Amino acid sequence: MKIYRSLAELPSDLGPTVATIGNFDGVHRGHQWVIAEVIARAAALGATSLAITLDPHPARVLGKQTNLTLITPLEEKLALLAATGIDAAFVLPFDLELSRLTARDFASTILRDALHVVEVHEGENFRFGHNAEAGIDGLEQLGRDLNFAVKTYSPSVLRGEAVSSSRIRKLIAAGEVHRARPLLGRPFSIVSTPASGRGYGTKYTVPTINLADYAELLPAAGVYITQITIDGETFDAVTNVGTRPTFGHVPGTPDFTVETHILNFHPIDLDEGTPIRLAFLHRLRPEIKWPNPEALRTQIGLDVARAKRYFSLCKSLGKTVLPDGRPARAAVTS
Ligand SMILES: Cc1cc2nc3c(=O)[nH]c(=O)nc-3n(C[C@H](O)[C@H](O)[C@H](O)COP(=O)(O)O)c2cc1C
Ligand SMILES: Nc1ncnc2c1ncn2[C@@H]1O[C@H](COP(=O)(O)OP(=O)(O)O)[C@@H](O)[C@H]1O
Repeated sequence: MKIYRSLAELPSDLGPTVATIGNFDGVHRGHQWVIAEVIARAAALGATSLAITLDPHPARVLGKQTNLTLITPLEEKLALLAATGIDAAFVLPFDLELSRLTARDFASTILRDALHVVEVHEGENFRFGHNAEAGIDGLEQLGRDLNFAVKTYSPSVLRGEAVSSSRIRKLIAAGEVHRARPLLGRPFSIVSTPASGRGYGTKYTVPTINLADYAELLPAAGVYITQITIDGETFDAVTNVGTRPTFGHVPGTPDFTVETHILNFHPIDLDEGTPIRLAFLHRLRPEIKWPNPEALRTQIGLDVARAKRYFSLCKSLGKTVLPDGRPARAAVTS
C-alpha cells in the first residue's frame, strides 16, 4: 500500500481513484466491508483504491472530545489498512485551516483536483465541510457538479450489535474485550515497548513484563487473558491493567501500569525499543486490593489456571487467531 502524508507527496501521475474518507479508528468490520467494495470497484474501473484518513483525529483538533483515546493510533491503522489490500492511503493533515474549508471547496480542491476521485464510498452518517455542514445529500449534489459517483452504506450490524468505532471504544473501555473482538474482526491489541518495573514481581508475586506508558485506548483496570508477541513469537499470558493497590504508591515509580506474566516463558532479549504487541482476549476479574502479597500470589495462581483452561479450550476448538487477526492453530500452547 502506498502512503501519502500530504498533498505535496501525491504523485503527479495519480490516475483516477475510488475513495472512501474517514477516521477509520479501529479499521473495524464496517470499515473493512466498505474498503472491500472500494477495492472491487477500483479494480472494475481500472482505478486506484484509496482510503483518505484525517490525522490528527478532528475531534482532537476541534477540541470536541478532549478525552478521546484511539483504538488504533495512526501507524497501527495504516498497517491494518494495508492488510485490507487497498492500493493507497492518503493521510490528510487535519488542522483548523482545513476544518474551515467548505464542503464544496473540500470536494473540488481535494477530492477532484488532488485525488481525481471518480467514486466516493461512505457510510450514511458521513458529514464533512466546515462545521460538518454537508451530509450524503450534499456529497451527491457535489458529485453531480464535479463528476464523481457516490455510493452509501447503511451502518453494519453484527449479531445485533452496531459496528461503530464509538461502540467498540465503549466496550473496550468497559473491559468487554471479547465483545469488541467480533466487531473488530480480530482481538483488540496495543503496540508498545518494555519499561522497568519495581522488582516486586519475582520477589512477591510472579515476574512480569511491564509496558511503557501508553497514551491511547486501554481496557478498564483489571486482569485479562492475553497474548503477547515479541520479535515474531506469540506467548500465552495474563495481564494486569491498573495501579496494583495491594502495594500502594511507591515513590519514583508510575502508579498505573500494564504488566504481563507469560505462561510459557523462556528468556527473551528485550531492550527499551523492542516493539511488543499485546492482544486482549478475555477479562478475568477486576483489580483488587489484597490484604497481603501472599493472597495476591494465590489469586494470580487461580488466574493462571483459568487462562490455561481458556487456551486449551481454544486449542481444542482450533479457534485461536494471532493478534493481527490471522488464524494460527499453532500459536496456542498451554
Ligand atoms: C495476573 C495478574 C493479576 C494481578 N492482580 C492484581 C490485583 O488484583 N491487585 C493488585 O494490587 N495487583 C495485582 N497485580 C499486580 C502485582 O501487584 C504486580 O505484578 C506486582 O506488584 C509486581 O510489580 P512490578 O512488576 O512493578 O515489580 C496482578 C498482576 C498479574 C500479573
Ligand atoms: N513468566 C514470566 N513472564 C514475564 N516475565 C518473566 C517471566 N519469567 C521471567 N521473566 C523475566 O522477569 C522479568 C521481570 O521480573 P519482575 O520481578 O517482575 O521485575 P520488574 O519489576 O523489573 O518487571 C522480565 O523482564 C522477564 O525477563
